[in-house]
Amino acid sequence: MTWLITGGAGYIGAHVVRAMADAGEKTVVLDDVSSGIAERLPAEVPLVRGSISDRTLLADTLRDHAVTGVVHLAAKKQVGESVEQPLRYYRENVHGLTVLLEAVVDAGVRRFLFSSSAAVYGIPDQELIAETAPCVPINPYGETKLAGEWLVRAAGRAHGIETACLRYFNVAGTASPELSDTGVFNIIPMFFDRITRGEAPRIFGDDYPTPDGTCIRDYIHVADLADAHLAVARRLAREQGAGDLTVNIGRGVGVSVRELAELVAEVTGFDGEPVVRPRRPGDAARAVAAVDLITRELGWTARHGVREMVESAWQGWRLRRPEAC
Ligand SMILES: O=c1ccn([C@@H]2O[C@H](COP(=O)(O)OP(=O)(O)O[C@H]3O[C@H](CO)[C@@H](O)[C@H](O)[C@H]3O)[C@@H](O)[C@H]2O)c(=O)[nH]1
Repeated sequence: MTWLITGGAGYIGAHVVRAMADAGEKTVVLDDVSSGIAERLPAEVPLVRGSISDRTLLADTLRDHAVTGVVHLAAKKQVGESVEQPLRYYRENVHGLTVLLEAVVDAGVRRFLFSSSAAVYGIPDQELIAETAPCVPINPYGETKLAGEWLVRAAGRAHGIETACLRYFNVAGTASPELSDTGVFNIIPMFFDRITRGEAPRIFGDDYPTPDGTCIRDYIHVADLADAHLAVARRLAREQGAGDLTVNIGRGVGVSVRELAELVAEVTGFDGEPVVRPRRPGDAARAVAAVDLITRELGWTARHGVREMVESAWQGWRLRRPEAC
């Protein structure tokens, strides 16, 4: 197999590239480096710079590198931005995927792994969200991920492609400091950002129907997530005619915002108290994965806990902003 990893220079993508390359899989990366960083890639992995919407580049890349499988991660991923710029999200995440799938079909590629999101569930009403839960996304980002799943499965059925859709829960941490997330869009980097600027981290709402009143999420270490990609890619490579595999990628363990704030304070040495702010619109009280399916299908389970996520993320943060820490 030779795997094309789109978005492979991004935070999650680079971890997937590293895990697959370390395991001996042949990989090539397609990334427009708009938010990705070329230096995240191992020297032996070729980087093709460009967009998934560039038909000619796609056809050339699939042919020149004799690609036999695709791991598709290139996408826009900020919920708030997707509300402000829905057309851009549909263009990049849905139209871009259509172009990529057409190129995949034309090139005769028969393995396709799609990076989806727990955002497809919207506001879940299950204690542990099974893959069979209703998909009712509440923002354009989640809509584009759900539409993406439909596209991938339909193309798979029609063209005999083995497909998998991985629904990531809350991804955090880093396998090594230089691969860390450079964005400040999720809770852990947002807490670090406040603390290193000498401000108290903010808790968005403490009146939710949860034990401590703050939102509960299922945090998954990016290194575990990358291992899950490797396991799924290998499974796709072995299969013929098995159809689609759609699975949650999480730990099945809920952690509250307040618990996370305490852990972040401990790791960073912050000795103040977080401040409570009003609820953020669109936040579910609880979103925790049921993980029986991936465990049963692949024997995969997460190995890293939330402390390792915070500690590794803090190392990455300090590497990038030594002056602030
Ligand atoms: O400074 C902060 C930042 C966040 N939160 C809370 O922390 C929780 C997690 O927030 P965040 O890290 O922004 O993640 P989610 O809103 O859960 O969304 C993430 O996880 C989803 C999958 O579960 C993905 O679809 C999204 O792309 C990804 O941003 C939420 O309850 C937030 O209200 C705070 O209280 N204070």
